[in-house]
Amino acid sequence: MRLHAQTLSSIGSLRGRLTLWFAGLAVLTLLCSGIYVARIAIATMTEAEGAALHASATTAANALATGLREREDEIYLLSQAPHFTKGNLRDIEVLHSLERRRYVHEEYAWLGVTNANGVVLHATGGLLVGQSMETRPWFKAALKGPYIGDVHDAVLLAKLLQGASDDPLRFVDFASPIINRAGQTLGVLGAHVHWRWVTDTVDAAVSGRDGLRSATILIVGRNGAILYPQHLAGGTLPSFASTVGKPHEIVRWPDGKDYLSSNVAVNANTRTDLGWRLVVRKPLELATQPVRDIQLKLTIIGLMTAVLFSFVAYRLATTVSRPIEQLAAAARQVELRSGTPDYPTGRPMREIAQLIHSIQSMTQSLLGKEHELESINSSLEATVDERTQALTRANAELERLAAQDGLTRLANRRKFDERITEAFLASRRSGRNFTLLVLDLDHFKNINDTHGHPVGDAVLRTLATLLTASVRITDFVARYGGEEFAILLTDTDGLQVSLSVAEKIRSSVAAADFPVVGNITVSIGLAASSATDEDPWQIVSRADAALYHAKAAGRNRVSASGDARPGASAHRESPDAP
Ligand SMILES: Nc1nc2c(ncn2[C@@H]2O[C@H](COP(=O)(O)OP(=O)(O)OP(=O)(O)O)[C@@H](O)[C@H]2O)c(=O)[nH]1
Repeated sequence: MRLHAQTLSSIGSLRGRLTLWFAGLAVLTLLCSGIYVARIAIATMTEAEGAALHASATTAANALATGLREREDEIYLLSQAPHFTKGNLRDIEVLHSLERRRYVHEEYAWLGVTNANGVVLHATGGLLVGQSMETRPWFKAALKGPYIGDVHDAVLLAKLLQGASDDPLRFVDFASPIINRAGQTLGVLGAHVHWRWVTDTVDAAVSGRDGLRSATILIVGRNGAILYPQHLAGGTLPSFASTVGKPHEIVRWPDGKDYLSSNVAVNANTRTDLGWRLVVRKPLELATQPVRDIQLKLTIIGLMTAVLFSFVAYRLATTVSRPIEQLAAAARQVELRSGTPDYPTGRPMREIAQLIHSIQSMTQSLLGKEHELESINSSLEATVDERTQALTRANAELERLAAQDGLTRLANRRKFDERITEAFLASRRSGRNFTLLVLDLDHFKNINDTHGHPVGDAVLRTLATLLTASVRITDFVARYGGEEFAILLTDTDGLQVSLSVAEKIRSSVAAADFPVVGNITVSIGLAASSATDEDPWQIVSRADAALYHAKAAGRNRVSASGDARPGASAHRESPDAP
């Protein structure tokens, strides 16, 4: 799997691609040129082989034509010899003449002379003497003139001449009329020539020819029937595309194989045209065998060259790709910010050197811009931090101001509302009560009127300080509005304790010496939380009512709401009230 991945990755690399391209191109070029050369070689070879076959066929055809013409002339001249034409065909000289011919030319199987009625008068070996040839084609044809009969199996002589060979005895007939000076036909001179003479003539004409190794020479009759060789005899010549002007061609024979074949007519110019043809054929695969041998060698050489090309291509690709790979690694180093990038050294190609130079410049410019950006970023972060802190401070101040009374620095009414709500909810959860004191300056209007508002303000500030100092740190003091203050006493166990605290406050105020105005007094309304309260405002309402009661009772006193229920009016004043 890992190997597979490595192979894929190396194919995907520039080096791999270049190697593949070079090697592929080499293989393709060699393949194309190999195929082209092979085609030309096959065509040339076929042409040369075909020409050799044609030359052999022509030579054989010419030799056969010459032989046939000589035999025809020989028989004709003999039939015109004086001892034949003088009138006495029974003359013993006639027989001697026949015997001499046969002795000199072994191809003659039989020579004989008939009278005008076809009865054999003389014959070599005395064969068939006295028998009638009246119905034999050669006799009938020769009455009209010199004649050559096509090859045929021996009929009358078959038994008389059959030798050791099993091959059927076959003859070609030659015959010529014997005509005296008066133009009278005296008889016929006939000769049976062994078919073997014909085939030997053909074979002898082409024997020893280099181009004919593995080739077969055939004699074909007028009707296309194969006459020779014996193992093909009886078969039919396949159709040639053209028998004229085309010395050779590739023909599919009845055995299903392709043969390079040459088909030549035997132009004997004899009085009887036998219409024979000579065909020489050679299996195509044997004809082109040398080319295929060369093709195999070319393929092996091509493959070896392709391997060599691939190696050279790999080396070339490595030379080209190495600086690019190093450059890619350097770019990766820049990307990952892993130290100083290692740029390719040495003497790379001009274009690659330019690329390296450009990437170096780009990297420097990029890193410079990045540093610039980083410093801008960090100063921006510092500014944002600073602003955030200022904002936080401003928010805190705003928060404080929103919850603080500007004059006395005590919690304001809004803050008071929050705290009494919290105290109310906590009391509900814990079941522990808290107490609310509502405190109002007595006759404050007079102070303002007599000493002016600034003095009134100073009184309010002093009172605030006094109130804060008079309660526990866990208690809560707020300016409720105007000259009215509210105090929340947490975890109060009973009304009595709360009343004592309120009384202590009241007496502290009454005993204090305020600047300019001297003594002042306050009235205090007190209400304790109750489990029956539905909201904190019910407690405020009871404390207000108690304050009203304290004012009404003469001021400078503490009045407590004894009943939390709405509509209840029972109030208790503190026992220390003046
Ligand atoms: N200087 C000053 N005066 C304030 C401030 N807030 C309210 N006052 C004054 O407090 C006075 C309250 O007057 P009143 O409501 O008549 O009450 P009082 O004069 O204290 O009379 P009783 O409460 O009935 O004893 C008014 O004159 C307001 O102007 C403040 O912040 N500063």
